[in-house]
Amino acid sequence: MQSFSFLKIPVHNGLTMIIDKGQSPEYVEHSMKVFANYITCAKFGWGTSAVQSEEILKEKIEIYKKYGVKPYPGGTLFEYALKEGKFLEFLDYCNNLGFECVEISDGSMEIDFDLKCECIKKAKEYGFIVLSEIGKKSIEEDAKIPISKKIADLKLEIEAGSDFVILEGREGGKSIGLYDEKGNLKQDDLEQIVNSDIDFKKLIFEAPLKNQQVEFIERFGNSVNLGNIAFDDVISLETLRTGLRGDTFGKIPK
Ligand SMILES: C=C(OP(=O)(O)O)C(=O)O
Ligand SMILES: O=S([O-])[O-]
Repeated sequence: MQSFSFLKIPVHNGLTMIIDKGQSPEYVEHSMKVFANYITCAKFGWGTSAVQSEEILKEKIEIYKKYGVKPYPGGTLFEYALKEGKFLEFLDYCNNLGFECVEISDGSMEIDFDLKCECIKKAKEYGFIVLSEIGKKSIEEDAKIPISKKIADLKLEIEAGSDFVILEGREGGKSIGLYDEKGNLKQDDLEQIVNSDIDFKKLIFEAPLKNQQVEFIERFGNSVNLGNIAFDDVISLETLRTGLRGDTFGKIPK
């Protein structure tokens, strides 16, 4: 039973994606016991899935699924597979491992946009939940893409079949995507997103830092979808979403 249930804390239906950087099965099991009900999916960051044994990977996938959490491999691993000419083998293998979602990104390499959309469609045909990602990992490359182009592309990726489109924030949340070098939100870019006609339920903001989580909750409500959340920050984020921390105290409607 939920503790302090008599306080009737606010509810939300925001998606929370955590970033798993190769945590052990035991750590995952213990963590899920504490907060699985606050997360939706777990990304095995970048190529970390390929640096763990198949047995460990399968064990972790099982644990996450047992707790109702959807694990998936990071977009960088998809990019690596595509570069090697092994995209379909990658999809088959992900399927055999038990992953139900894949991420399609072009953060680390150039992928023709039509090909990226074809990959989204193919992954859908295979039956995966598809998360695609907009943005580059390199600060210089990412800065070259105006927010208007990112908004246009993300709409096309949704049309191609993406269930969710992720806005890049990396693990660090600084100097990339919507963030300046201090990790603060670039207000002009944020305004363009707020004022666009995007279906916000399909958008996931990678927001590893507390100030970013607070600002998204204030701008989009406590059901905003947030990703790249560290294990240690899951419960803390939940307190932000429910007005149980000073930053959002008294600001979350019941
Ligand atoms: C951690 C990230 O990379 P990847 O999607 O490859 O895991 C990210 O995009 O924030
Ligand atoms: O590799 S990461 O931090 O997106």
